[in-house]
Amino acid sequence: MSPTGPTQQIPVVVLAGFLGSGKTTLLNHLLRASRGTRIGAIVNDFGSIEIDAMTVAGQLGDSTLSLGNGCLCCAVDASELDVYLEKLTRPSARLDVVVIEASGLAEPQELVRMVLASENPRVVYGGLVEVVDAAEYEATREKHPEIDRHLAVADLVVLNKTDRVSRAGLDRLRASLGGAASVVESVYGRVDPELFFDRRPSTERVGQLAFEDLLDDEEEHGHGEACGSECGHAAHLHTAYESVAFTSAAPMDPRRLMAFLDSRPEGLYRIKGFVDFGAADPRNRYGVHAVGRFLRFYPEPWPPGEERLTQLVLIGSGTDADGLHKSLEAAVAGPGDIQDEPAMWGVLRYVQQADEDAPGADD
Ligand SMILES: Nc1nc2c(ncn2[C@@H]2O[C@H](COP(=O)(O)OP(=O)(O)OP(=O)(O)O)[C@@H](O)[C@H]2O)c(=O)[nH]1
Repeated sequence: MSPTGPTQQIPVVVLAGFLGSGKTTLLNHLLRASRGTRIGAIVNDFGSIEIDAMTVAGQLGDSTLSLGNGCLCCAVDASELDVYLEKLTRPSARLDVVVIEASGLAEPQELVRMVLASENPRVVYGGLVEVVDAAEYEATREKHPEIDRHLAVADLVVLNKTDRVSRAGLDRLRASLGGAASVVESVYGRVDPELFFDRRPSTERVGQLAFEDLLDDEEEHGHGEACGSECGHAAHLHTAYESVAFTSAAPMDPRRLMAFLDSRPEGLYRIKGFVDFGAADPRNRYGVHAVGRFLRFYPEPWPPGEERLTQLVLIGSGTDADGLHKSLEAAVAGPGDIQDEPAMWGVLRYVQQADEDAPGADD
C-alpha cells in the first residue's frame, strides 16, 4: 500500500493546557521544527477575535483551520469536528499528523472523546498533550483544583516556562504533578517534535483512562454528541470565565493603555492580541500577552497590506465586561494626545530584550 494511500491513518494529537500556558508557542515550534513532517493544525480560540489562529506560524494556509469562538469542547459537536478532520486527513492534503490546539479553558477529556468518536477511518487518536505553565500552575490549581483532572488524562505533560522558576521550584512542581504521565520540561515550548509524532496511536487506552471510562463518563454526564447550554457543563472550567473582544481602527494611546494594563483587575487572567500605537510607532504592531501578572509586548513590522487595527481579547472570571470595554475605549488616542517617543517608554519596559530567551530562538 502506498504511504499516501486512501487507508493511511493520520494521528490526531490534542494539545491542551490552561490559559496562557504556551500552547500556541509550542505549536509554532512544532511547525517550525518539524523537518519534513507535515503538520495540520486546528486552532480553537475562546475569544471572538481569533488571535491564536492569527499567530500560528505559516498562517492560515490550507493546513491550518480555525474553529473560532468558544470552547471546542462545547461549541462544536463531534460531527462538526469531523468536517475539519476530513479536510485535513484527506490524502490530497498530504499531511502526516494533525494537532488540535484547544482553547485554554477547554475540557481535554471532551476533545479526546470527540476524536475517538470520529467516524473518519483515516483518523486515529494520537494522544493528549497538556502544557503546564510552571510559573502559574500552583496558583491556578489553588483556584481550580479540578485542573488536576486534566493532567490525569494526559499522555504527556509539557512543563513549560521553566525559565521563570527556580530548579527547587520545578522539582517541587514535578513531585506534585504525581507519577501519571511523562513530564518533559521546556522553555518556549521547545520540545522534541518526535515526542508528538512518534507516539503509538491508541484507541484502547487514553492517557490514564481506559476508553470505557470515557464512555461511562459520557453516560453519567448525559451528553454524547452536540452540547447545548443545558447539557450539564456547569463543572467545565470555562463556565466561570468570560471573554471580551475589543477592536479599534483608531490607534491606542500608549500612556493610557499602559495605565489600564498596569492596574488591570485581579480576575483578568489573560490578555492577548495586537496593538496599533499609530504615530507613536508607525512601523510596528505590538503583539501583547498578559498571563496572570506577567505582561509582554512583542513589536514586529506591520505585515504589508495589513489593516491597522488594535484587536484584543481579554479573558477573566468575575470581571466587568462593560467596564473593561469602556476602559479600553478611553485608552484610544485622542486629538490632544502627544504621540512622541517618550510616550512609548512605558510600553518598551515590557518588550523582551534581545538577549532574553525568546520564542523560536534556536528553531
Ligand atoms: N518566559 C516564558 N514565556 C513563555 C514561554 N512559553 C510561552 N511564553 C509566553 O507566554 C505567553 C502565552 O503564550 P501562548 O503560547 O500564547 O499561550 P497559549 O497557551 O496559547 O494561550 P491561550 O491560547 O490564551 O490559552 C506569550 O507571551 C509567550 O511568549 C516560556 O517558556 N517562557
